[in-house]
Amino acid sequence: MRFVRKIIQFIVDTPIEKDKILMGRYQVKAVLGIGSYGMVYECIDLLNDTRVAVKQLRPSKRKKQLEIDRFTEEIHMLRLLGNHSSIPKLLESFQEEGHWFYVMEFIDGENLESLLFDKKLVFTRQEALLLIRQLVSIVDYLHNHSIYHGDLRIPNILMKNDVPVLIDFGLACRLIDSRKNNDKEKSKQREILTQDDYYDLGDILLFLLYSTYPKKNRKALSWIEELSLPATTTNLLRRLLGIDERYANVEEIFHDLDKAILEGNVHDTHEQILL
Ligand SMILES: Nc1ncnc2c1ncn2[C@@H]1O[C@H](COP(=O)(O)OP(=O)(O)OP(=O)(O)O)[C@@H](O)[C@H]1O
Repeated sequence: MRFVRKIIQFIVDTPIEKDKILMGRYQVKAVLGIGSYGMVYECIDLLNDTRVAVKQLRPSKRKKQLEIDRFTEEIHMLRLLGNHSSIPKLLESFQEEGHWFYVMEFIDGENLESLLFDKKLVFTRQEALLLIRQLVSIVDYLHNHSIYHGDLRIPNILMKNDVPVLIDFGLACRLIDSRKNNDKEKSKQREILTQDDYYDLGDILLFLLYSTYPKKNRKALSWIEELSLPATTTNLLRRLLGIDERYANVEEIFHDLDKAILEGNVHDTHEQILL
């Protein structure tokens, strides 16, 4: 039964054909990605001849209220986040022939996952820490809007001219002030969501740091043994990942990050002299 459902879903979820025009203005040029609940297309906005990205709720989910709610909440969050250079700008949303879409700024960049694994891009420790610093600041912007990304992963970070852009707010969550929850419950929830995003930043940092690690002779060692990092970077990672006392706020992260960036500097120079 599940197999039959999958086949039907596969047929229903065929992407829109190339050159089709949506809303009389967005001409589909390519499929950028097909995720678990959305499909993203590169389109040309015929009104002003610019590239845009159009996300469609998977056709197989378009009648499920829960999925529609999630999709409209994603749109709402992008609208709230508005004008940040590291978040795609929401341009409009619409329904056509019973399908749900939103249009956003097209980010002409490549995601961190393909840069690391296909292009084999290497980040020095300091470059890795500086990139994480940029990401922490974006995440702080989200949290200040009571929005928690919930899915900070290397495929969801597009690099455009060395600047990271955060995409895919499909699993993001917004904490709304409601009378249903009391203050204690709300702050507990806030704490959990914040720590989840901090943990993911630690995980991304590990991916970046491993880019310089030689893959040969890899034994089953922990990242602490494999990477042999300066103490400040290890401390930062241990706290982001919740191995040691978790960070209470973003200022504490910035404090440790800046220390690690400086120590990285001294360490790298020392290594260069030794070479
Ligand atoms: N604004 C954008 N500009 C350019 N490319 C984009 C943009 N948004 C998304 N993409 C591309 O489309 C792909 C799919 O986007 P996204 O992750 O938002 O879709 P999704 O359907 O929610 O995926 P998943 O189900 O995996 O979360 C991305 O990996 C990225 O390559």
